[in-house]
Amino acid sequence: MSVRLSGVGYVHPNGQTALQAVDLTLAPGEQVAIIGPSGAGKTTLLRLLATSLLPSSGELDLLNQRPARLRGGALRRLRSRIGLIHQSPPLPPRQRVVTAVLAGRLGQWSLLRALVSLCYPLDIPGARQELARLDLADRVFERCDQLSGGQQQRVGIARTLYQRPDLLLADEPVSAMDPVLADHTLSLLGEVARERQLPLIASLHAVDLALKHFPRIVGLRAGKVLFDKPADEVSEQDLTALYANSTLSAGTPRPLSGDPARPVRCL
Ligand SMILES: Nc1ncnc2c1ncn2[C@@H]1O[C@H](COP(=O)(O)OP(=O)(O)OP(=O)(O)O)[C@@H](O)[C@H]1O
Repeated sequence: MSVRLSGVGYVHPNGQTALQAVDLTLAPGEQVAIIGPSGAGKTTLLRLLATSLLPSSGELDLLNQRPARLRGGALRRLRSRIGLIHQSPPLPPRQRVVTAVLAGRLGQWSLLRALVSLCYPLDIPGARQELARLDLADRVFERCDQLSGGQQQRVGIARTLYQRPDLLLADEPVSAMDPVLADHTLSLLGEVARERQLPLIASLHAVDLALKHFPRIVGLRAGKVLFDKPADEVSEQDLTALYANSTLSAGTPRPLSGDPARPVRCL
């Protein structure tokens, strides 16, 4: 299995419980969307999968390794095989787009090669190829702070694809994009994951995009898995239960209209 969480819990240092007894298994090439209300634990789950956090309880196996047992170089090698697409990619403002994309492989290069690449981009064609897939081939030498939020998000995606990870994670990867670009970008991520047989796990607030682009949907609420099922079996009842909000006075709008028990289909 590429990813296996068994009874995983996480408590933040301030005592806030973010995840409780989460079980999740992904085979190579499997694509899963994580959906759920604000504060459900989606980002915390992705940070555990990216090994920037370690579980407070339970067991987490990634790419046949257990991060909690790794230290130093072994942990760095595992991290270099995991690609995380951030909602707001950490791009140094004055850095050129080409350098930002090539930084995707810094963890795999020798220190000397990494330092040289920061000053003199060593693989401009490689960076241009990933940017072209995201319709940004003409921005290779622009500064990151001269791009829009959606363009910066696509540079972050190009960087993660250039990294050539064995596990692809994405935290709200299209939140700053217009609907057409968001649709195109999620199609691209799905294609890349299929071509390279990568497991892909993405958190999304846009339920319609999740249902359209991902064959499997995990609904997370208050740190627990409420459902884990094929996209074409997710019903409006599932979504209403997932997003129910007792504190909003206007009541909870149903995310999509129609028969509550009927599976929700996206065209
Ligand atoms: N650094 C932190 N320190 C303490 N508590 C945190 C921290 N980050 C998140 N939390 C808490 O953990 C819980 C899960 O947060 P998380 O960010 O994982 O949710 P989310 O589903 O990604 O939310 P959103 O959709 O709003 O981004 C929340 O209760 C949140 O307040």
